[in-house]
Amino acid sequence: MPASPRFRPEPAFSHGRAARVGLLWCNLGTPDAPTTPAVRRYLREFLSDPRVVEIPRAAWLPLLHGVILPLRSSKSAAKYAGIWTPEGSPLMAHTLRQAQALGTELTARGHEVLVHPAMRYGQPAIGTQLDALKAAGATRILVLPAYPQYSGTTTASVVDAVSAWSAGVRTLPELRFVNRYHDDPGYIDALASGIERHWEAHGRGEHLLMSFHGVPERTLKLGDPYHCECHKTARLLAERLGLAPEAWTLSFQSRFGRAKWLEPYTEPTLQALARRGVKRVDVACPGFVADCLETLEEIGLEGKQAFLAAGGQQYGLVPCLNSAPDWIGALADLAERHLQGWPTRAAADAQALAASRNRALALGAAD
Ligand SMILES: C=CC1=C(C)c2cc3[nH]c(cc4nc(cc5[nH]c(cc1n2)c(C)c5CCC(=O)O)C(CCC(=O)O)=C4C)c(C)c3C=C
Ligand SMILES: [Fe+2]
Ligand SMILES: [Fe+2]
Repeated sequence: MPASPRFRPEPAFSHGRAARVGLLWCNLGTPDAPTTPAVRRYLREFLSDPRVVEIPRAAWLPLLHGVILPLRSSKSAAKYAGIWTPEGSPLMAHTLRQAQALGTELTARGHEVLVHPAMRYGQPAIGTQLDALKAAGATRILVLPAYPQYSGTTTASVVDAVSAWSAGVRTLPELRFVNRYHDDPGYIDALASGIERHWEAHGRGEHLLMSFHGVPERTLKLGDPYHCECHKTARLLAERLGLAPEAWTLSFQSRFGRAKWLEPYTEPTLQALARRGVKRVDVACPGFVADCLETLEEIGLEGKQAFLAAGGQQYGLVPCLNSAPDWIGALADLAERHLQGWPTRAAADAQALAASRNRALALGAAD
């Protein structure tokens, strides 16, 4: 009996197949529906990733399956139900639109790049989308995580998923990964323009809170650069907006479990601002490139309640970058830099090659 193949089947090799370039735009993932079973499936995959929860498996998995999933799935499902849209989860809708817009922008700049969206947890899975890019002829793939700040919990987990896919593939594409763009001038500019647009449309608060997703404080002590990269993003953004040091604050949200996470926490910071006499605050979430549960529900609803209950009067939520044209332009600039040296201008490159061959022939004929 033949052994079961270790690698997934490949089409027979053929000479002269056009080599294409692919780009995988990877976000975190989101449930398929705002229901307890769908949220439970999503949380099971997400929270089983040892990059996300670093507690030893023997202690964590019984806790996850016995306590966390049964308790959290229904509570989270109710929160998802509150932000769900006719297009589904906001995170999914924005991620799909961003991939489409980035592909259109790269085409307008003369590149032939296949841009596919992917999710680290749930669908469309990273492996499925890499298979699709390969089937479409991509022999070179740039992996671009939707995380401006590097963290082992997010960016490295995308690399793990790509590596797991690679382990089952015979004929691998060339792969490149973008690790970070927390200080990219185009990203900072797009963030600043989004905040300025918000101020023009809704008026300006006395204070700007920049809220980033948190991670356990232990990861900072273990060498994760995430904390420092969030601080650099916030400093550059404040400088670009011309904010005095007392006019803005950085905080971390979305704490999970009882361990200490990066501080200051967002909700107590909002309460402290209100108690200090700030009547009107604006909150932006620069680390999230797409609106999602964490921005719309935790910051848009829970944060607002906390600020108003503590004596604040007006609360502005700045939308995430989503598909703002300047952000898509910045992403295309970033992609162009990381794609350098790969043949993304197939037609133009072939024309240039033919022209230089013709020139060489003409010179040879003249000799
Ligand atoms: C358990 C630990 C978690 C770590 C560490 C963590 C890091 C982390 N997450 C994001 C971005 C997002 N997280 C989102 C939701 C979310 N995050 C956690 C837990 C951790 N995140 C949970 C359990 C959830 C699910 C919702 C809930 O039950 O509270 C989302 C939104 C997803 C959506 O569907 O809208 C994003 C985006 C980053 C950037 C990060 C580390 C830097
Ligand atoms: Fe998270
Ligand atoms: Fe949250």
